[in-house]
Amino acid sequence: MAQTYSTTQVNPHYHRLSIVPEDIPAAPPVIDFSAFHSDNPAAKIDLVNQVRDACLEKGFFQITNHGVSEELQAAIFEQSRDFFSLPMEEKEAYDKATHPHKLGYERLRSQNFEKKTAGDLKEGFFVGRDLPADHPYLKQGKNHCGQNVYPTEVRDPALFKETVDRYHRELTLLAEKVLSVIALTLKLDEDYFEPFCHETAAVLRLLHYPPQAPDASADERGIGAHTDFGGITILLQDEVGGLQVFDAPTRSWIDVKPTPGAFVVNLGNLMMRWSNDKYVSNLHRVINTSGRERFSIPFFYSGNPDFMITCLPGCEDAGKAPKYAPITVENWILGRQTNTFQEGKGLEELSSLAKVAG
Ligand SMILES: O=C(O)CCC(=O)C(=O)O
Ligand SMILES: [Fe+2]
Repeated sequence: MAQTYSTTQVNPHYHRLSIVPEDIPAAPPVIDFSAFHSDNPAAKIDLVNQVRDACLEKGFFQITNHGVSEELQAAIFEQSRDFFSLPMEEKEAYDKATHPHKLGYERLRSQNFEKKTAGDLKEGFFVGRDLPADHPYLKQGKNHCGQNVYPTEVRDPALFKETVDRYHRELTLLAEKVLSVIALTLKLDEDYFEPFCHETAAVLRLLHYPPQAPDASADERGIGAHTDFGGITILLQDEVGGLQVFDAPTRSWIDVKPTPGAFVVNLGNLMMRWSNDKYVSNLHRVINTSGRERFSIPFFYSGNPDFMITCLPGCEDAGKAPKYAPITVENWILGRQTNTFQEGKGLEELSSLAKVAG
């Protein structure tokens, strides 16, 4: 696994054009996505340029005017609150550890990225695309591909199911649009990622972060520092705050401030590898010192599990072969999951992982 550049340097592919002084870390930009749907070519070029800069610099940006309604955003938060307010034993009856495709409830403190505490102070609920029992992905044991579990103890079980399934469908469409823009940032055709977007295995994760205790250790984390291992993540966060992204040049953490109606988009390790390390999959974490509970909903999109990831055209370094051998989405994610869940890594090691997609 070759490290290509030190974590204290900026991505060599990125040349900062803005007037922000080098030593003041910039927050991920908030980008108006409406140009995607407009027929104003100049506005679309501007959108593509902003997304390219964000992918090169931190691999994080927020989007507004993306076409997903605030009604749906509010509706899914309401269902999430409803589920997490159930008694613990009712939630634990849906434990994903006992589900054949790892869908359902993720226990409080069951993940532990930094391995300094009893575990990350959050609980979750995984929902995939609800597949029919005879879908080949079930037999093939594809990650997160199966029949969902839907809690029957929530106030309106039919509404819970309708809302999470609708949200999953709409976020799948949004992920495809974001990928169209990413294709344009790389000077590829807008529909370049279409084969990758066929028969996908995306999963959403309702997350609930209880407030951390006022006397909690300084190592308490809602979610410890990590990179996402898939293609792209599209995250909805409530107004509480606590999400932070790593700024490699200053080695500091920057708040990803809640922006009403916005989604946070970040690139995962798969996208970094696919782009030959041109685009960044960055470290991020959540610390909830607000004294309030926090809710968020990441949607992890990694395309078709059988799709072969080979260096994207134009991402090769001049005169050099691509850094990484071709690999299927499925094999890449299985390998990364093993890495991420088995080992506790210090920040040094984690931040080098953020820069190395191998
Ligand atoms: O809750 C958040 O804001 C971030 C969640 C996250 O990073 C993840 O689930 O991978
Ligand atoms: Fe993440």
